[in-house]
Amino acid sequence: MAEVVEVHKDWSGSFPSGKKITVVFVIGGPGSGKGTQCAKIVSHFGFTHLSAGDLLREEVKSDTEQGTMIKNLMHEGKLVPSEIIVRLLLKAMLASGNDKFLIDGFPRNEENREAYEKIIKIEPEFVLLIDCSREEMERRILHRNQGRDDDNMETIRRRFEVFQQSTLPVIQHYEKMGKLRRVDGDRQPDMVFEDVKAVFAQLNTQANQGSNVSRAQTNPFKRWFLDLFCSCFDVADRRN
Ligand SMILES: Nc1ncnc2c1ncn2[C@@H]1O[C@H](COP(=O)(O)OP(=O)(O)O)[C@@H](O)[C@H]1O
Ligand SMILES: Nc1ccn([C@H]2C[C@H](O)[C@@H](COP(=O)(O)OP(=O)(O)O)O2)c(=O)n1
Repeated sequence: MAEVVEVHKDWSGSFPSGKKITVVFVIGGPGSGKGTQCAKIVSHFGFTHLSAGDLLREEVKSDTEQGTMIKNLMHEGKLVPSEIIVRLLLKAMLASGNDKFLIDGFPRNEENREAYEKIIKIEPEFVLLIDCSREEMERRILHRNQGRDDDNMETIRRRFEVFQQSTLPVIQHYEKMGKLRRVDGDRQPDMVFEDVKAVFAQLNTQANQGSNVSRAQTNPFKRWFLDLFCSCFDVADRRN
């Protein structure tokens, strides 16, 4: 069930206290189809999609010292310092006004995860892993045609290494916590989305069950009606 977030006072901008915030991380190798599936999730489930890579590419455009540093790291297929990406995520979350976030391409390593836990502190509901073979990912990236500076053979090789060495420990961490939801990403986008939909549908069911219970417990009219119903039909009260 979605968690109620206690906002910490040291935030420079913060979610309204007590607001329920839902976070889902989407991870997978480069070209596994994270962005493609996120677009579908947004239109079906009303999440705000935050792509870590897109936020960094926006920052590169800013033509600052930090932008140049990010550009060079991305060109080499390396990861950007965690504090930078976590601050960009927090800023985008606060600016969106939404309460449901799909964070794509994050966390990429244990340092990313720890910085998120320290700064944003909102436990993800689950982590969607798009599992795809290396040959398929390579083929897709080479056909992506988005003019990305890092979609060249040498940088792609480095990004695969980073995924193996740095992202696998993050996947194992969430697997141990029972939070990992793995889908087979080697198939056509609509087929992959069938499995993704099933994962998100569970989230909706849990949230609805949670909210029905709490509304029944707090709405005086509903409570009075349920009491009346139970007494008329001699039903044992199992609401609590
Ligand atoms: N299931 C799929 N089958 C075939 N091509 C795909 C699939 N998912 C994505 N693509 C294509 O592969 C490329 C990489 O997908 P993208 O969503 O950008 O991946 P990521 O965000 O994981 O890097 C894009 O050109 C996209 O259109
Ligand atoms: N948490 C993150 C996410 C992306 N980056 C950098 C490093 C990645 O190679 C690039 C591109 O990431 P993006 O998610 O857009 O693309 P791919 O999944 O590699 O296709 O951004 C990062 O440093 N830290």
